[in-house]
Amino acid sequence: MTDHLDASVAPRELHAFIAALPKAELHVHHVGSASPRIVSELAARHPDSKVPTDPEALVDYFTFTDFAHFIDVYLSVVDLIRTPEDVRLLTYEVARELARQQVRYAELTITPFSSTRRGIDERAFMDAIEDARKAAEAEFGTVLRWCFDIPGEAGLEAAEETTRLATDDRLRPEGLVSFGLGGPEIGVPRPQFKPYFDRAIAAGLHSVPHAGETTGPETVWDALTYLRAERIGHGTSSAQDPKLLAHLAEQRIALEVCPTSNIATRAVRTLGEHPIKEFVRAGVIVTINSDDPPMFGTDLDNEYAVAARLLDLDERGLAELAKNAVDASFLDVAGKARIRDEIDTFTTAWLAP
Ligand SMILES: O=C(O)c1cccc(C(=O)CC[C@H]2O[C@@H](n3cnc4c(=O)[nH]cnc43)[C@H](O)[C@@H]2O)c1
Ligand SMILES: [Zn+2]
Repeated sequence: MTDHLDASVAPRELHAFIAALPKAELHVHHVGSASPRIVSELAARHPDSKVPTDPEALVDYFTFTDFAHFIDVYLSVVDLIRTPEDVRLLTYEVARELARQQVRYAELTITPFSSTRRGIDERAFMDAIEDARKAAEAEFGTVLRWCFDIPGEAGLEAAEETTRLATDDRLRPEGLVSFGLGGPEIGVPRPQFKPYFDRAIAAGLHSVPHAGETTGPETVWDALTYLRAERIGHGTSSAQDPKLLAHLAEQRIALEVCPTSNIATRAVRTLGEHPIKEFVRAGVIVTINSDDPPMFGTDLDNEYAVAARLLDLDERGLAELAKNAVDASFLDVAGKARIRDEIDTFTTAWLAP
């Protein structure tokens, strides 16, 4: 990643603090979290795929010319996940990586339509993610919850299928807490998804669509108006609309900010031009997230280091950011209090003379 605002410039002690800080991650994609090792292993298993088998070649493969190119590459990795065992392994390994970064709680965005349409049995798919979730919690202590997202560009068939999988009591996994909308935004108007979000919300799910990542603030308004968004995935272009910023701040609708992702997909030109500072200045709740970490050459720790530089934060400021994610999460009150306390205790101990 080339940018004059290099996260590695953050002082070494701040990196150590971030690495040990208990955190929550609210915007991270399942397939987009597949490590280079897993991707190359799966690619070797499926020689018909164009995905490189050499982990080093993946760095070039994961260099994107624009958002559409990113989605093409993303789908080539989706194509590698063909069996329930692939799904289980991927989910378990994602949890291991989150635990390594002291992530206590994560809401992982999963696109079940992409797997069921490729022939994975829906029951086996749900069992695989739930099995990995329970194993990860028992073994790593990291609590995982699911957000099922509609791949919007795949149309209303995908919306119907995703809603069915998310609301059918016989299928719906225990860990499911929210409902999303991902993929390209250009040419995919948000209002058409209102009936599907209405059904998901009626079934008790929280609304967390991507919006304003690759289109203007009107898409964020649409997500709020039609999809009743409780948080916004990215929301980057909100900065262009002061009324929208004021509304997000007043309604306490948090943005799931993923700085490195925005550079990697070329949604934002440089980190120096990222609007995160404007969000904070406007009083909008900002959470820090990694999106598709190995594809973007990042991880959550690095995103916190980037945020520290962009927002000029010290340890206490970083701890507040981490607590923003806990507060904006769909954890219950006791769960939020537990992680908040852990963050405070850790920070106080770290800063003690
Ligand atoms: O699975 C299919 O067959 C399919 C057919 C047509 C279109 C799609 C998609 O558009 C899938 C998009 C996929 O991308 C995921 N994702 C990951 N990172 C991001 C992001 O930063 N912004 C938006 N979407 C993202 C998303 O979860 C979808 O699953 C699929
Ligand atoms: Zn995303």
